[in-house]
Amino acid sequence: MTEPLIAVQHLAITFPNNHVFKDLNFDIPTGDFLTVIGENGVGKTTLIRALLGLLKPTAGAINYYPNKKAIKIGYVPQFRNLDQEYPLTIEDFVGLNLKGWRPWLSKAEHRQVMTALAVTNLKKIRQRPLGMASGGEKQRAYLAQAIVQQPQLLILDESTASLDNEMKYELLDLVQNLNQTSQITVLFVTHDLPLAKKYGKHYLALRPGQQEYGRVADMSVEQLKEASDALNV
Ligand SMILES: Nc1ncnc2c1ncn2[C@@H]1O[C@H](COP(=O)(O)OP(=O)(O)OP(=O)(O)O)[C@@H](O)[C@H]1O
Repeated sequence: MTEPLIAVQHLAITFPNNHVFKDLNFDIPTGDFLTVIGENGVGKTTLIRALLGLLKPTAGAINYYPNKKAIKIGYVPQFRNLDQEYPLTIEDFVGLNLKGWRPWLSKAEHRQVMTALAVTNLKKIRQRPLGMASGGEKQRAYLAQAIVQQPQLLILDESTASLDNEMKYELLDLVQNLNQTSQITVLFVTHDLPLAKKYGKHYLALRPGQQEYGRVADMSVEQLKEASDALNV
């Protein structure tokens, strides 16, 4: 068996008066496309924050292989429409997190930006102000920004929730392509069961006080029904 990229072991996270996780266990194998589903308030965002290292576990551990420093994580947030006046061009926006102390990009960084723009089909419109781009183009710009540093893990946090159907599939086709060609491991948090089924290799269904983990292909009709009832789809 190959070593996982991340192993979550006996994870507990507690807020005052709220045990979000008591004993959460699952692996994220390298190259996986893991979909995380669960009703509102069950702890999906909390899990992402813990994986990003923004939240300290109350108990248990999140182990990264070979080590935490070696794992870069790209994050694509939920789609929120940006103001039309948002001044940065798509290209500037994609390169934003690359700039250290210099206000400009090095040649190598510029090449990284161009690669991310090409992969997300944004090269032709890279000089367009991001505020003037369509919803799908804006979300592809967030994806480009998340992959520019060639992360090992890409987290999509309900990133398709406010997109129309065509744009959802367009975005996830790109992500699937990255997953298959560049071996980027994907963690996709969604309420959308058809999307979870189409793109996911494994699923993690979070329920209050319990979890279910398995291969999407092995999900039984009853499990699907249960999941869709919980998600109200
Ligand atoms: N910093 C915090 N302090 C106290 N309680 C918190 C904190 N963050 C989250 N919670 C609580 O923990 C629970 C899980 O929240 P979380 O945002 O992770 O759920 P979620 O599954 O992402 O929900 P949604 O689908 O609505 O985004 C909720 O009851 C929430 O109110």
